[in-house]
Amino acid sequence: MEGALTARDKVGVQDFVLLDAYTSESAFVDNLRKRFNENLIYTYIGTLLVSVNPYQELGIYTVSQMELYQGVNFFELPPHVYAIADNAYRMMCSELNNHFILISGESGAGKTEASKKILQYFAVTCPMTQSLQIARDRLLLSNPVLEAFGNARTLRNDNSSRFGKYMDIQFDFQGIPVGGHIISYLIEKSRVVYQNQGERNFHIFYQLLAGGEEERLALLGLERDPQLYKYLSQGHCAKESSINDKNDWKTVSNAFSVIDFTEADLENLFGIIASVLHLGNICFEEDDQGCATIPDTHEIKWIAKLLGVHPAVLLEALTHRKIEAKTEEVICPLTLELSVYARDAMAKAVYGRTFTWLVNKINSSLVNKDFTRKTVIGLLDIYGFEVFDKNGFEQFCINYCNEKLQQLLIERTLKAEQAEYEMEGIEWEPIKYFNNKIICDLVEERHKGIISILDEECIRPGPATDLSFLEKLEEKVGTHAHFETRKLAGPTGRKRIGWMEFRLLHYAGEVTYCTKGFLEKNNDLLYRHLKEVLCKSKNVILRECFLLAELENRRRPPTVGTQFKNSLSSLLEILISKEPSYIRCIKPNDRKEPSKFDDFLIRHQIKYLGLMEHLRVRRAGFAYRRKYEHFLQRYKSLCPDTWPHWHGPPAEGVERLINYIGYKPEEYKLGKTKIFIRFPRTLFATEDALEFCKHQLVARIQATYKSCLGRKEYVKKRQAAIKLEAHWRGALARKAIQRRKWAVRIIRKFIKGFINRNKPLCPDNEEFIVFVRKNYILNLRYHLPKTVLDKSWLRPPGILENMQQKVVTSEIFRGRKDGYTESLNQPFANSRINEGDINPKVLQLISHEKIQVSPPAI
Ligand SMILES: Nc1ncnc2c1ncn2[C@@H]1O[C@H](COP(=O)(O)OP(=O)(O)OP(=O)(O)O)[C@@H](O)[C@H]1O
Repeated sequence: MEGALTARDKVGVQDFVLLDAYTSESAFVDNLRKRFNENLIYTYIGTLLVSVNPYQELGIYTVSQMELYQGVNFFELPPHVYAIADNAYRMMCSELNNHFILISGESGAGKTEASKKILQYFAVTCPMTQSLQIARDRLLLSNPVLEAFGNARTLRNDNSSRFGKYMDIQFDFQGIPVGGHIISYLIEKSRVVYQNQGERNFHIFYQLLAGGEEERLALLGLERDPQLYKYLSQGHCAKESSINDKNDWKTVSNAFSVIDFTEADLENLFGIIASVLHLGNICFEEDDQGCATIPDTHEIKWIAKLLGVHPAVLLEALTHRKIEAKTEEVICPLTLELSVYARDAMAKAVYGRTFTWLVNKINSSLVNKDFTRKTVIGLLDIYGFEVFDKNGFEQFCINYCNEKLQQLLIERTLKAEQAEYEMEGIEWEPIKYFNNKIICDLVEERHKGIISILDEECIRPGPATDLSFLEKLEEKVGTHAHFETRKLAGPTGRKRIGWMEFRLLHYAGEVTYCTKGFLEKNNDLLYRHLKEVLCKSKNVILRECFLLAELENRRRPPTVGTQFKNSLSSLLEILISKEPSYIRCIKPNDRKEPSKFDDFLIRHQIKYLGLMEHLRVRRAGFAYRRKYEHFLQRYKSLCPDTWPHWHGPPAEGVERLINYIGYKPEEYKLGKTKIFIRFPRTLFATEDALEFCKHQLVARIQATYKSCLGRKEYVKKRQAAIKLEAHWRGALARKAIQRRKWAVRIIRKFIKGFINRNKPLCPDNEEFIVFVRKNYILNLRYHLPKTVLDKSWLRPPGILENMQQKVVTSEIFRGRKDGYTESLNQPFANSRINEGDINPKVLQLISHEKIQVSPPAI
């Protein structure tokens, strides 16, 4: 992997902003394809990351990769999800503010995987203390539990999240992850009771049957075979080879123990899961009056046991409905069709609310009260724009959510652009863009928008139907520029709109919705009778989910549409207060195959993810901007003034550099801390120049390296020589010291002997000694020269022993080479030793040379 800030990767551009034809969708797709074919799945649009699902392991999520991106400037390494995570983390730590990363894309595009990679990145790279490891583990393990209850196999994805998820990861002031909080959005409850061909119910049902212990299943009244349950077998793929339910059960069981679920919690939780399966197997029959009955109460008994309700009460609630008259309650029998509806509504409500309970339970285990000052990074993994052949109420909600998020993205991007230009003192050029507020208003405006009209239709007395809702829409918003129906559209020549359909012209394109089921789904009605049963349940979880207060409250609960609108507005409040990062995920093909790039499918996603619009907004001003120091660091070799080092202010260095290269004034602007380059071609020309320069640079570096190596070799040799010499000299010096010691000893011996022998001859004994001491011994003490030591007459003791002492003496005393005893005795018999008697050579050496020896102790 390249380690330098680069504009172009091995293939294509690594930032779409650098595309010359940035308005061309084909150029966009080409760049994406080129990179995808080289397994480069990530590309930037400024700071937004576009990710294409590779459907294969690429080895790009290792710990060493994480370390590579840790603390590195955003643009210095090739695009990666870790760069986004690290950038958000570093900004949060340095500015102590909150961030969020919005991950969107259609089903199977890789959103959940991206959010998991980000979580792992934080788990591995953030500092950690022993006591906080449990908080980190809980954060990581909340994922498999949520996936078990909120994910399912669909035709598009074996592990599709059927809910929107926002997760706050909380950090303390040192950047240690200390806790978290999860909010879930719009779980797809309809899946509990119905699955399309090739699809499955939520994973947890299959996991429990495949992996649950025998005793547990026996207590729940369940069999291992999922085919035996209606709610699990409608898609005809209960057993799916690509999914290992047994193993997944183990993971989930382990996660439960880490995130503080007690055995009692699990008993209640799985009691609910099992009762949903039993509910699905209840069969109704019609009696003579056309009322529903339940001939076989086997399932009813199990449900009653598991939920702690009375079986007869439950049976009545499933086949009858309480209607409140003015003074009393009237119980009416339900038709077979309505009983099936009541049963399914109960299964959906029980599962949906249990899921909410589960999220709350996980939250209470993730909460960390020890830390009051926390900063957060939020991960929003939310469904992208959905456009199918048949689009219903769910697609309407999801696409409305995407309109809102797009509004946020564009506003924040524009604001960020504007803020940057202002901060840098660059002239602001207003950007034209489509403001999708008009569509958001069409959907959400109070009393006027589509959701309000739908709610009105849901509560209206009298026979309201999906068709009457459509007519109301035509009446109330029929003139809106982004709304069409068959009646209103006329012969437009575009794709036909059906009788039950309306079309919205979304920011990303038009979507036709079928109103069939809108009223029922928006109402999500659970008969009061069934609610009463559930409120009185002995199952602790259910009692928390169905509160008696709900029954006492005579006001109608908010509809699904309104609830969704409200939760979306709270989500936007959360997001607006935080700094954004964006990841847009793209699915390369519908067959979950690696290396298959389906142009048509990808163009569709580029459109609905609003990528071209984002690119246009991002490119409206300048294609490229970098801090002066980073720009200089990369291109300094292009100018002799800045190479190899520039010691002045970076801005000045950049100015010299671009003047030398020859940038034209219209090609760039200099801000306070950054250079802004308007056209990609300017940057590419600079890159080409750098490439050209690299050869010379390499040669220069090689030469420097070689001379460095040569010098290193020389220094090494020299040091070895010095060492050798020092060693040799040390040996010599030691020898010399030894010799000096011998010399001192010999001379001392000689003088002692000399004095002793000559004492009797000397008339004035005292004088003689003083003379000897003064003129000879003292000199000898302090100035015994090195050269004297080298003299042959001062030999090591072994040799000296064999020598005549007289020879030695004669060497010291002048002209006494002819024998020791006589000559010594004669001259000293009557006279003192004169200075002239001493060998002048010796005397000279003794008095002038400066090597000192320790004083002889006489
Ligand atoms: N970066 C990746 N590297 C390798 N495989 C990936 C990557 N991203 C996704 N996949 C594969 O694609 C599958 C679908 O991805 P994922 O579940 O993240 O999609 P999604 O966008 O969350 O879909 P949904 O909206 O249905 O939940 C994964 O199970 C995995 O096999």
